Amino acid sequence: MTETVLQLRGVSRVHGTGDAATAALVDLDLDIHPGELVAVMGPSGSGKSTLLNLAGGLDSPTSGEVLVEGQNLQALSRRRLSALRRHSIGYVFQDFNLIDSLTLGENASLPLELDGTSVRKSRKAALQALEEVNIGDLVDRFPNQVSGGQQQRCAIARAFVGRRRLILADEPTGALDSVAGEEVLKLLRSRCDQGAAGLMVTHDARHAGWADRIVFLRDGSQVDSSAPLVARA
Ligand SMILES: Nc1ncnc2c1ncn2[C@@H]1O[C@H](COP(=O)(O)OP(=O)(O)OP(=O)(O)O)[C@@H](O)[C@H]1O
Repeated sequence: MTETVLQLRGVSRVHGTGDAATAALVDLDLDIHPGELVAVMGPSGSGKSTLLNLAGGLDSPTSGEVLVEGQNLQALSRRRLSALRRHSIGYVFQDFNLIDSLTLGENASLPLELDGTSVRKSRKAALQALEEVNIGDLVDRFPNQVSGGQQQRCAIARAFVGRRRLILADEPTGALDSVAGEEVLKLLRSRCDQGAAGLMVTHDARHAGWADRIVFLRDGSQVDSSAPLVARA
């Protein structure tokens, strides 16, 4: 059987203590397999960002377990957790988070260079990733020299570079017009079709239509799960 890329088992997260304690996530179970793109929807404060942060090892559960490629994140040392995050997990944010003083090629190669891969090999992999998102010709441009849609494609190339199997996306189309947004969703879909697992927060039901499943959260609990309601474009 193919390994589950992301598993949450009975995961709860309480932020704060005493009177200020907020249950952001309550006893959540979730499995994402290779090839699957899962959308997370829910009202503001329902726990979507908390879920992404836990899945990416940026935050720890108060109880329960988070496993990425079979490894329990809570059981890893800080150093091994950082290494697993760099090797296995790619992040895409609403506001791109590119470094303005680096070219698109340098931005996309950064995760590999930080991980000790030679500059030459990292740049080659970055160019491949930029080509995968159809902006290979912009490798030497700086972020302020390209459009918002092209910046987000570079951020996606940075998330894909190397062999990351878990792609986490927080409103990846939020800052884009609908055409550029659709392109971003196509790229995420295509990476998952090639065997990655994706978890994407979105407020837009049409965008969730690109997912295999939608998880609906309310007050930190999963209230429903469904196949997409809207056909893909
Ligand atoms: N660091 C924190 N300290 C205290 N409370 C927090 C913290 N982070 C989140 N919360 C609370 O946890 C709950 C879930 O927040 P979360 O950001 O995960 O929701 P969300 O669904 O992503 O919301 P939004 O759509 O507004 O981004 C909210 O009640 C929020 O106020």
